[in-house]
Amino acid sequence: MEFHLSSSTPSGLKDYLIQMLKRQITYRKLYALYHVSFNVYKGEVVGIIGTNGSGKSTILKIISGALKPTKGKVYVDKKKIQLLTLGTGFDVELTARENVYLNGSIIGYSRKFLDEHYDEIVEFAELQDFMEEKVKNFSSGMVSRLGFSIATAGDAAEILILDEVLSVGDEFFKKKSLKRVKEMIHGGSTVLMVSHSLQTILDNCSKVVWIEQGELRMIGEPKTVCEAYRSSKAEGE
Ligand SMILES: Nc1ncnc2c1ncn2[C@@H]1O[C@H](COP(=O)(O)OP(=O)(O)OP(=O)(O)O)[C@@H](O)[C@H]1O
Repeated sequence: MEFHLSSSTPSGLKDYLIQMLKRQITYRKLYALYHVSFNVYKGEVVGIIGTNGSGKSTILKIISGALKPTKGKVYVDKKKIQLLTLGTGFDVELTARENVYLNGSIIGYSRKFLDEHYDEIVEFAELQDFMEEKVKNFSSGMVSRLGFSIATAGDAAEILILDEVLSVGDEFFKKKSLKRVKEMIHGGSTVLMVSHSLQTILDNCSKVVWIEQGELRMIGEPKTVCEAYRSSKAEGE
């Protein structure tokens, strides 16, 4: 997966357009993923680990179809996928109620589904008294609680993709959300999850993929891969 990063720093959209028309914008290539290949079998719970910027979210986005790879192929039935990621698709100028519908429709829920699950979403997020407030007045914890609650409404799909959804809100909400995710994970879905918590990976996964700087470092049994990852970090690699 190749990204093109702009090397110039325009002061705004107008400046950007002027620089673009004058062909003053230069780009550098960034290989976010390079020659990464692995299989996920039905019923497996696969954890993806790696340091910040190693390419974990990019893999999940490619698999779920949110990003098209510049090279390579993903063989998956996209209709069966549910991608759970937090914080995308919120408009802070809208109320929490409006964001349930906005964010929900971006995730792929129908209006009917959201009408039917609205109360349950609000109740789980414990935001009953705040739904007519603009989201810009919410704390970050409140935003992620709402995001988590929307993302996990309804039944889990056959293929579940979780991007760091296990560290949401305060201690109490964390416990509650972990319980819900565990039910989803162990309810028979095939799961791909990214987490920085090795304990969460060890507790839940049957296989682990370690990505470092866009390349596949190791794949295999959780304990072996997590230990290798830990010791590489301890050695200050
Ligand atoms: N849309 C994009 N445009 C340009 N570069 C991107 C884009 N998305 C990701 N990148 C870059 O690709 C690399 C991998 O990013 P990615 O978000 O996949 O990492 P990650 O392993 O999920 O990181 P983290 O643990 O911090 O969440 C990073 O260098 C990032 O800056």
